[in-house]
Amino acid sequence: MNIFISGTNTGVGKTIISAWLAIQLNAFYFKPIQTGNPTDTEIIKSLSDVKIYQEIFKYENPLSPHIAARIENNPINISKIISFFNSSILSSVSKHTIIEGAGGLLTPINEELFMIDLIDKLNIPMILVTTNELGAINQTLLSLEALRFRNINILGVIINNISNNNINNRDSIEFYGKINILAEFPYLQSINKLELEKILLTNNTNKIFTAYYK
Ligand SMILES: Nc1ncnc2c1ncn2[C@@H]1O[C@H](COP(=O)(O)OP(=O)(O)OP(=O)(O)O)[C@@H](O)[C@H]1O
Ligand SMILES: C[C@H](N)[C@H](N)CCCCCC(=O)O
Ligand SMILES: [Mg+2]
Repeated sequence: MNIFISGTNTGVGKTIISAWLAIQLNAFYFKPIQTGNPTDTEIIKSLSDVKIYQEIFKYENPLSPHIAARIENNPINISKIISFFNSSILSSVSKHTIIEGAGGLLTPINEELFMIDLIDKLNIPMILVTTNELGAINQTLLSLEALRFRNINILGVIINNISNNNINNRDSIEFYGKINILAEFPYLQSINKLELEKILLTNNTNKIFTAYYK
């Protein structure tokens, strides 16, 4: 099963959640578009032994992909990602691949396309990562609207307690978003392979994969 991990914003924990899912599912990891250093791929390598596909577009500038591509004179051609996906990932024997986006859904890729269009063209289901921060209810509901407008298959939302605060957005996101909360991921004092291995997949997350194999 190939799953796209996107988020309500940059810095919400897409990479940490991707590392966790890849470890628990023994999945491959793929970050097609990377800006800035350290790269998410390097972070995944430091947190796990999962197999990794090389980025297709990688930029030094820690900026929006459309700007980093312009500055570094390497425009993003989405068909390069799609053909790599179809030739390598779709035909791979691996059970699962976790594909992480850059930034949020309407983060621009070039003058025509956004990150959400990459999900649409890859035609794979996605998981939306949000947080337990003030403001995340609005960001999550807006992201869900954008995804539903394009009929993208949303497997559910993972709420990442990135700030270790006592705000809990679960009930509001579930009620107003009419969406499956797959997991509430805890704040981690230290982030390493052992800590990620200890956090087992929730029933709601497991259900996705058992349903897939029916
Ligand atoms: N559950 C958590 N507990 C503690 N720290 C966290 C947690 N989730 C994420 N972080 C920290 O928050 C920061 C952002 O996380 P991460 O890099 O996963 O975000 P991202 O959405 O992948 O960002 P980008 O858009 O750059 O890919 C990192 O420093 C990460 O270690
Ligand atoms: C540099 C950062 N860590 C991410 N790789 C890219 C975030 C781009 C966000 C663009 C935007 O939507 O404002
Ligand atoms: Mg990331």
